Amino acid sequence: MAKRFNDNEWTNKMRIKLDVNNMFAERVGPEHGFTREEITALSDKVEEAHNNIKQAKPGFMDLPYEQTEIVREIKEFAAKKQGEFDNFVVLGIGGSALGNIALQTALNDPYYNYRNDKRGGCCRLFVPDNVDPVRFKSLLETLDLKKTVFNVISKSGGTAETMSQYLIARKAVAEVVGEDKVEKHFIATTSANSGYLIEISKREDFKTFYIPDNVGGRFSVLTPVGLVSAAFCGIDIEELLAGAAYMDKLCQSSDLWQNPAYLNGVLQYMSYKEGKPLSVMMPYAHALKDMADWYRQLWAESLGKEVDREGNVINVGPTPIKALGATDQHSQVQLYTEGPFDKVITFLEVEDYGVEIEIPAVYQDIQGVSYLGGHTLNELIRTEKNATELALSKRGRLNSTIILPEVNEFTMGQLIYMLELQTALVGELFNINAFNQPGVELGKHYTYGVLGREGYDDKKQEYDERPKKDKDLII
Ligand SMILES: O=P(O)(O)OC[C@H]1O[C@](O)(CO)[C@@H](O)[C@@H]1O
Repeated sequence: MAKRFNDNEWTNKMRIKLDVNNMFAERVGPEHGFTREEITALSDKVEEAHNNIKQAKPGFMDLPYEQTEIVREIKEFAAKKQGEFDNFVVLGIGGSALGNIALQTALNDPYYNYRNDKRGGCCRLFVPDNVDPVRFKSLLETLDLKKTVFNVISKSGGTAETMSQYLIARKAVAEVVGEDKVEKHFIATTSANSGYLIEISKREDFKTFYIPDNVGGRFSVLTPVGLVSAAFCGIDIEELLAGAAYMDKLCQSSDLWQNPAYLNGVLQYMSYKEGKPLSVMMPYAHALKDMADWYRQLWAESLGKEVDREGNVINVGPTPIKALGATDQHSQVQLYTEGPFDKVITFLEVEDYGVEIEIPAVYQDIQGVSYLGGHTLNELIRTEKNATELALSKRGRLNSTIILPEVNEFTMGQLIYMLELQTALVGELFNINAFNQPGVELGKHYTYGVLGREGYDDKKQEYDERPKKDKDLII
């Protein structure tokens, strides 16, 4: 059967779009918005950034094209396991978890039965993404471990949270299925060349998938990190990658006016430079709620940096904030509309939700309620988004919208790729390394020191000698 992404008409219909009208001075006022000329003035910088990106070619840019073999392997593996398992658990954290969750919420949420019926995946997905003891214990006690497969995901192969989850899960599984069958219940997804997880997976004879060395955790959702769980849950991983490839095609130009990832990136960069360090992502679709969470890591770890490429201390980085429409209209929008002019908002909008619900027309004599009758929830959420956008713009608040024709694998692939490329571009504009995360290390090292990992004794000492808590300051 021909894949939908091979159908040009469908593909064009499913193109995601970027609306930047409300970033312009004429909409939000000259003190806050930008003119075309001001934006165009960054063209040379963007051209240079574009050339740098092309030259460095970060690993995520190859993913839409270079995974034919791996996709085949994942699909075959998932098909072979069909019927064997009911539950698929991802053991991982950060970039090894958030993409799985985002895809799941978007494409496979248990709420969306009407949609899942059409997908044929065998498993429900669970991603604890933490080491909270209550949640993890509940998970292991709730699931039928005989019908559960775990994907242990760690690029570095040694993250304390992930390895602890694995050690606990392995013990629990062994107790239920017996030592000799443990191997069937675990998959490892890690770097082929380094870390302890690869060593363990060889020793245990686990099925193993690899994360390319040049793809960092937060850019890895379109590697086996996200693809294996997706395939087990019935998500069409080829269409995800086709969506990413399509967006790559849309982002070939170095002209920022022709390239959605660059245009959005430039506007985010300019907003930051103009005193708006807070960057809110606000989807108006529950399905995209966890995309904002995934994006938060992508944006924060990539762009929050102490030094530029020359080693100058610049302490740069926009702070990403997640919100959800319409829910957060009743929690955050007061602040966004009247608080400090320190934010730029990216809305995610969905044109076709796939279902429509009419609001019943009752209580005709109570006008304050009866006006809703005959409208749909779809109209309501769309109107709320437009109204919030208008209210923000009227108050001089910068905002743009990424429009998804519908939430499906193809549009999700586009969105993921666009945001990744946008991140790479903004990293270039800040002249920083967007692909490392040195700032996360110190806290980890104290933990290692305290828990007795070899080589971190000095960190234990530093931890033990930390300033004592002043009791007067605990009230
Ligand atoms: O996949 P790993 O190596 O276990 O890392 C998990 C996460 O930890 C970090 O290294 C630091 O938080 C993230 O960049 C990464 O996504």
